[in-house]
Amino acid sequence: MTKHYDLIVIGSGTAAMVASHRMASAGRKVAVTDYRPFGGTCALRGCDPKKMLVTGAQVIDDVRRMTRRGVVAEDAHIAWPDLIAFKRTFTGPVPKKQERRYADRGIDAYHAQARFVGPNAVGLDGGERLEADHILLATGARPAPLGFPGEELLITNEEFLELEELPERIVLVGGGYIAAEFSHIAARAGARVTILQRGGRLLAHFDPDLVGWLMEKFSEVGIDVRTRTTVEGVEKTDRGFLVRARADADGGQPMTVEADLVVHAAGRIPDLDSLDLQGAGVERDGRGHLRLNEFLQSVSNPAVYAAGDAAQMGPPLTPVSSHDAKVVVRNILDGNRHRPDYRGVPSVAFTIPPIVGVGLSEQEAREKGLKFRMQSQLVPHWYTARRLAETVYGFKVLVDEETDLVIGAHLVGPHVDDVINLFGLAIRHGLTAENLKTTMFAYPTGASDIGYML
Ligand SMILES: Cc1cc2nc3c(=O)[nH]c(=O)nc-3n(C[C@H](O)[C@H](O)[C@H](O)COP(=O)(O)OP(=O)(O)OC[C@H]3O[C@@H](n4cnc5c(N)ncnc54)[C@H](O)[C@@H]3O)c2cc1C
Ligand SMILES: NC(=O)c1ccc[n+]([C@@H]2O[C@H](COP(=O)([O-])OP(=O)(O)OC[C@H]3O[C@@H](n4cnc5c(N)ncnc54)[C@H](O)[C@@H]3O)[C@@H](O)[C@H]2O)c1
Repeated sequence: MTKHYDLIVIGSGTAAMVASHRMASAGRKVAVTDYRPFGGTCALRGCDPKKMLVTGAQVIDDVRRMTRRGVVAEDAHIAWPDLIAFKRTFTGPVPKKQERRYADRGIDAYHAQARFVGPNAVGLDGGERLEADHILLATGARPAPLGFPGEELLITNEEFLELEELPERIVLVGGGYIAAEFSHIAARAGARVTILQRGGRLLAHFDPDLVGWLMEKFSEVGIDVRTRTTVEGVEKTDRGFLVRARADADGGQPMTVEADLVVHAAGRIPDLDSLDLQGAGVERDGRGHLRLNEFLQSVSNPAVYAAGDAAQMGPPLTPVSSHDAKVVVRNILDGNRHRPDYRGVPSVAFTIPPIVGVGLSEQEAREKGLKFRMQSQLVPHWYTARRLAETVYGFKVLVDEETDLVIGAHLVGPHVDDVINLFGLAIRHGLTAENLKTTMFAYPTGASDIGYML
């Protein structure tokens, strides 16, 4: 028997949860399905568990900086299994809690993989068939295929965050968010970490000058960073793994690194291949991304919308998944009238200390031909850094010359993962540099430095 819904949501991550609850609150009949435990990437395999591990790594860093400055904690170290157990105190209960919340709201929740069996219909791998007026693709992203021999030997973020023991030698393939964050955790937990990054620098999404300043922290904890180095294969050996790469910096010389564990940190792509989109008339572009209109709706099947990492209309970050889901629900309920607004989405890489950015980069502002003033400085001598004995603290802030609007902010150092939200607020809601300068921020906090950055 086919069940009929107003909305079927495929996935149970942030986008799915927000959309399904909002639709149910509007009195609509909703089904949600996921073949993995309910909760999605952020809560179970990404942001939240990762940051719980960062908590442990941060303590080790605090101890290191404060040793001989009044703190004696000679044997401070990470007991990895206990840190993972701590992480599970959060992640463990998530699926059941979500299941209960779906039941409380009258949302039918299925544990199954979905694929299209018609323009408005999905089949579940248990054999059930569901139909709906609308179907939301909230399937998230998956690690990009790497196309080199031995790629199946790599573990992903999901397995890294579940490791019962942390091996001694770890290679991270790629040099973006995941490599930066996992390397800072693993190095402080005692592993010897190598990052093999194809690009010319780490953290391509962040300001190059600030990334340059942050590199001091990578070397301080012994992370071996090799840029312009492309991994071309991984082999199993009797002592672990042999990672084969080509180092452009050395004229394309082949090189090898031995490891006990090799981790995929080389990008993620929308998770769409198993959905049989073609049969439902849902078109994709040459990159394999969904072809969506400005309302997050499929251009070729009006019953289908997408949100979050599956849509990749905005940056693949949790707040964007939530925002997209709200936009989609409003479009379904009111008719297509709402467009996503990605102004002022802050982004953080949770290294220690963190690096952040929001709004335009210096390069983007120049390419747009904007007239702007820019303040940029490395300021470890400022009080915020000194009281923490932190040697990396810096900023780059861009302000439009004519309007005095803040157009971009990039920070590295302690507390910047919170401070960046104030710059996000300014950018999203059109606050001027003068507005920020004349705000009274509690002192001494990270935010109380903002006035000096403008
Ligand atoms: C290691 C890591 C750390 C991250 N840290 C941060 C961070 O600190 N801050 C931040 O903002 N963002 C972070 N992100 C990104 C963030 O996690 C994602 O942007 C966000 O979780 C995407 O949410 P979503 O709802 O779009 O998809 P997801 O949460 O990925 O949910 C998609 C779900 O769909 C399911 N699914 C897929 N196909 C099917 C199918 N055919 N049938 C049924 N179910 C299906 C999947 O099993 C999955 O559970 C991180 C990502 C990773 C990988
Ligand atoms: N704090 C956060 O917000 C956070 C944290 C983790 C992940 N994420 C999300 O997850 C996504 C995926 O993260 P990621 O770190 O995997 O990707 P990324 O896009 O940040 O970086 C991937 C890097 O891997 C490199 N690469 C690709 N193939 C390679 C190869 N064969 N050899 C060497 N280098 C190679 C690329 O040059 C690129 O710089 C991010 O785009 C981000 O949106 C966010």
